[in-house]
Amino acid sequence: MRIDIITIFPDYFAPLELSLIGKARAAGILDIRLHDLRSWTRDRHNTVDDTPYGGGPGMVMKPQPWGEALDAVAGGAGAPPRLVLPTPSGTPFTQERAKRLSDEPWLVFACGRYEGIDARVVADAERRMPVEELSIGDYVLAGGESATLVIVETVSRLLPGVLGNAESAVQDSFAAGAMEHLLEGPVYTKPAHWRDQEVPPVLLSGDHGAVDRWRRHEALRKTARNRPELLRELAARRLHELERSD
Ligand SMILES: Nc1ncccc1[N+](=O)[O-]
Repeated sequence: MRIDIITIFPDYFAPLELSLIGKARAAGILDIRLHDLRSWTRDRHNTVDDTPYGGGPGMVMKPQPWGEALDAVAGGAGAPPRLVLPTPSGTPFTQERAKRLSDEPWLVFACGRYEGIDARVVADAERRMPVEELSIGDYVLAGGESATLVIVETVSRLLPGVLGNAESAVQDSFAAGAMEHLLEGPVYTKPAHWRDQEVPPVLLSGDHGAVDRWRRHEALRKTARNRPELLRELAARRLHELERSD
């Protein structure tokens, strides 16, 4: 997968040199390219923002640098990339959406700062490529860079060869399949006894059926405590399946 990131803070993405993603880049699984938006400004001060039409607080990112940056980065011949625009006003970013994005051959991330990017940039981009405005949560970050790191990490770890043990991608919270959208319960490793606490004996029993039942029970408990609405969705899904099978 190729990933291009357009930002006024390229250094923000130093973490993408590290760990799993750094290794995937070195192995050629991921091709991540950073672009400084200011390279496409034309004035002495490399201005990327201006006051909003209609008044109001803050600054809006100008269309001209973005238009030219997207022309340069995403305008080549061949199939266009999918443009991902992290914004608090986007649709919720979820594991399912990450799975879909991980099937894309090429993603371009536009990191907005200030009060956002002039709306004509998205309208202009939509003429040439699919555009996805995504939100990682209902809070306001200073810009799209942190959200881009979150999305890139979530999507990249789903790519074949990025995770050492593909199994662990399945057991994660929210991963479809094994624990069907339940939160992951408690996990333990050696030593079996630590600071007067014992590892739950079932995990040492070697009885895989009992271990799976225990894990599911703990996942249900955790989900009921931290995310009760997920249990309601699970119950509704199960009811729907039962009614369909009647
Ligand atoms: N929450 C956000 N705040 C600022 C920029 C982007 C954001 N997001 O969720 O993608």
